[in-house]
Amino acid sequence: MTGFAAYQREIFELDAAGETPPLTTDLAALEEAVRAEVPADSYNYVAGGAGTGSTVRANRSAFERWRIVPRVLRNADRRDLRATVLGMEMPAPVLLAPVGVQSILHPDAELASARAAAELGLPLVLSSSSSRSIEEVAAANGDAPRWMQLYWSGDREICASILDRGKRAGFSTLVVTVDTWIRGWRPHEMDRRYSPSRQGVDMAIPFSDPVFRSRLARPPEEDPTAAIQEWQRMPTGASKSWEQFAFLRDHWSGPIVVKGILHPDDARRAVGCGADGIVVSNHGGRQVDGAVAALDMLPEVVDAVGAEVDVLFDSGIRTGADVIKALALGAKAVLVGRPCAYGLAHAGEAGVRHVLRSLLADLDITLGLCGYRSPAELGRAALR
Ligand SMILES: Cc1cc2nc3c(=O)[nH]c(=O)nc-3n(C[C@H](O)[C@H](O)[C@H](O)COP(=O)(O)O)c2cc1C
Ligand SMILES: O=C(O)C(=O)c1ccccc1
Repeated sequence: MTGFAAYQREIFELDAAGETPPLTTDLAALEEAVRAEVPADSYNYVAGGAGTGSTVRANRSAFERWRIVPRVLRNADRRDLRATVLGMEMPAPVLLAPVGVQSILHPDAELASARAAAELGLPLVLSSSSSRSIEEVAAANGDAPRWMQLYWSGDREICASILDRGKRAGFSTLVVTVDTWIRGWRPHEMDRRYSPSRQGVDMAIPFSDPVFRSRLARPPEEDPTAAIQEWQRMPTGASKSWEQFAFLRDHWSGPIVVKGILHPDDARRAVGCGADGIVVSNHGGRQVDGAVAALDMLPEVVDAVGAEVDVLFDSGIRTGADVIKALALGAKAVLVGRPCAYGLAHAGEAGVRHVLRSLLADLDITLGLCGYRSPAELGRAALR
């Protein structure tokens, strides 16, 4: 047994002591479990998808179509979940996906996520639309591994300044999200007229940036409206193409991962431009309604570039079995978005910790029950 599976026993012991587990252990049911306790606007913002929600549903049904074929009596009692991603060893092949504006869920926001991630040693991917600054999150994360996501907007000087701050604050890896250069058509946000961005909640990073601040007549603390307008006036990824990727390569010395790839040709293009990794993702179904399930494109992308770079996956991961399926189809690691957000909303750092420990314990136990001792042993033969 590895350390992770022990959470199962701990939960029974909590129960025996008359304490209920902090939150359901069924991470696929978390959304319903927290619904009543999260403000309706925040809940809708997190749970929602683009359009009719068809891509959100497709992500989950793609996992349903693949089944694991367990193997037995294979000495899988001692397991090792460690994985090496982009040359870095991680305790398990799981990362916290970049999720912006966490202060709408809990006052501790990204600091709570950073502390929970650090406790487990799992890399946090800080959203560039965070409600806390790069430096504050780094301090909360201590010496744990951390990656930084970039919405590659703004002008070059500000972009370079943000990258430089990330490097100095100990973020090892840059994740460039390419599927959200404008917001998708999201009726559940529009119909409620709910937009944290319009209130500047997602602007902690630019507002604390010296180059951005030098452009303002008055600092954001004195005139937030003007600062918000100035940030939103910046050119967005609408004017970007692969040619401009060289700018990021020039300004970031560590590994670069391109997030939001579905087509194998785009994966090849990213690798041709110098990307060190790919995240196969449809942004959790939040951008293109009717988009293909991310899981359904994973094998093609792995066939296209998996020999050259590490392919990661997100969009719909809820259980240990889901992680196993993504790894068996060739992902080196997975990112988890909404479940961590719900844990945060429920109980801050303790809630995120519960979600991650539950996922890792489920992964550990299920992997063993399927006859595997490590993620590296998984391949397509594990599935039907
Ligand atoms: C509330 C919310 C905010 C998000 N913010 C970002 C972001 O700032 N940057 C980014 O690259 N992805 C963002 N994402 C997408 C996630 O990183 C991830 O791709 C997605 O949530 C994975 O799907 P899942 O929620 O089914 O796990 C966000 C997702 C949610 C739910
Ligand atoms: O909502 C999202 O999916 C997202 O990526 C985002 C972008 C900007 C601010 C907050 C979240």
